[in-house]
Order: sequence, then structure tokens, then C-alpha cells
Amino acid sequence: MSIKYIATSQLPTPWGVFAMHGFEDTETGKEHVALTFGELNADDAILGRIHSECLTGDALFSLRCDCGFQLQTAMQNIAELGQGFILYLRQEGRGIGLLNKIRAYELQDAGANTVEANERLGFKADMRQYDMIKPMLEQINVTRVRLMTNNPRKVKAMQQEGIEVVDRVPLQVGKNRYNEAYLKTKSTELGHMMSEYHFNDEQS
Ligand SMILES: Nc1nc2c(ncn2[C@@H]2O[C@H](COP(=O)(O)OP(=O)(O)OP(=O)(O)O)[C@@H](O)[C@H]2O)c(=O)[nH]1
Repeated sequence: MSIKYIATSQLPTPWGVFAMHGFEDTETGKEHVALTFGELNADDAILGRIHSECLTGDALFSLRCDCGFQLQTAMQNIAELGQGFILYLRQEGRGIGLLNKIRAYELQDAGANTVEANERLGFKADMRQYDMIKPMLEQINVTRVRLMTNNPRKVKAMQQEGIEVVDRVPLQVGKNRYNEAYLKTKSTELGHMMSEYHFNDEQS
């Protein structure tokens, strides 16, 4: 893993003007983005989100998942607070890529759940890696984080990368009739802490 900082610009959004920082993984060619809002000091615990790419939810308004809703709510929360960050990681489909995610959706349309669909295609349920986050956070001056997530494995992965996760901030938004089964599987099989299902305790 070799992460190279490329450039910073403004990103005006409906919630406020973020700064957008571009990064390149020079080994894989993947292009990642960090958004920041306000002044970030290394001593502060900064509200933030590590968000994996979901073209369908983030850009195409899909109701099959909660991704787009989580991204928008996280950006809104950060802008309202006046300080925070988003790392937007190009790990589409929990790391299997867009076309394989569409293959997985095809299997889900035929009755498989999100984990079974990945496994039938020969993938693990979650193929993501998080070794890009440390150099990205270093570049934007973040060492301590209040992380908006329901995913305890994300919290652990960050801690393993040497990031201090001071707090986990739940981010339960966007539940609808098309993603109810998806959210339930996240809770029962992927370990997400989703209060409405009561299948997980709060230990991470
Ligand atoms: N393989 C697969 N990936 C999916 C499916 N639905 C959504 N995704 C991907 O799941 C990932 C969700 O990542 P995040 O938004 O970081 O969320 P998370 O790890 O589930 O945990 P939270 O932080 O609680 O949201 C994105 O890469 C989506 O593209 C699906 O049915 N199958």
C-alpha cells in the first residue's frame, strides 16, 4: 500500500462547503477522497465517517441499501457541527467491485441474502481492507476519531491501523421496505449494531 496525496479543492454541497482532498494508491491505481469541514486539530476527537463506495446508493438513489442515506446524514451532521471528515474509499460492493455487486444483486433478486450472494460468487462476505486510512488521516491532521458507523469490524480495523476511536456514533438512517432484509442480514450475519433488531449488544 502506497498512498500519495495529489491535490485539494473546495466541494460545495447542499450542507456547506467541504474541502476535497484527492489520493492515489500507487500500487492499485485506486483513487480515494477525503472530505474535511472546518479546522481539524490532531489533539481533538474529530467526528467522521469511513464510507466505502456504493455507486448505486450514493449516486443512483438506490433503496436496496442504506449507503446513500448514511453518506448524506454524515455530511449533514459534520456541517452542522462545523467540523469533521469523510474518507470516501473506492471499495465498491464491500470490495468485490461494481459488476460483481450487480451479479450479487441478481442472486439476491432470486432469493439469496447479501452474504450468501457474495459467497456463491466465490467471495467472502466482506473483502475490504483499511490500510489506506492511516496515511489519509495523517494528511488531513486527524489522529483521534468519533466514528459514525454501525459496523464494529470497521472500528476494530481502524484501531488495528493505529487510529484512536474515541467513540462510536450510531448512524441508523434510510430504512425502507426494499432494504429491510439487507439491514437485517447486516445485523444477524455481519455483526452490525442496529438497535431496532436487538440482535447485537454494544460490545465491539
Ligand atoms: N457485495 C455487496 N456489497 C454491498 C451490497 N449492498 C451494499 N454494498 C456495499 O457495502 C458497502 C457499505 O459500506 P459502508 O457504507 O462503509 O458501510 P458498512 O461497512 O456496512 O458499515 P456502516 O459504517 O455501519 O455503514 C459499500 O461498499 C456498498 O457498495 C450488497 O448487497 N452486496
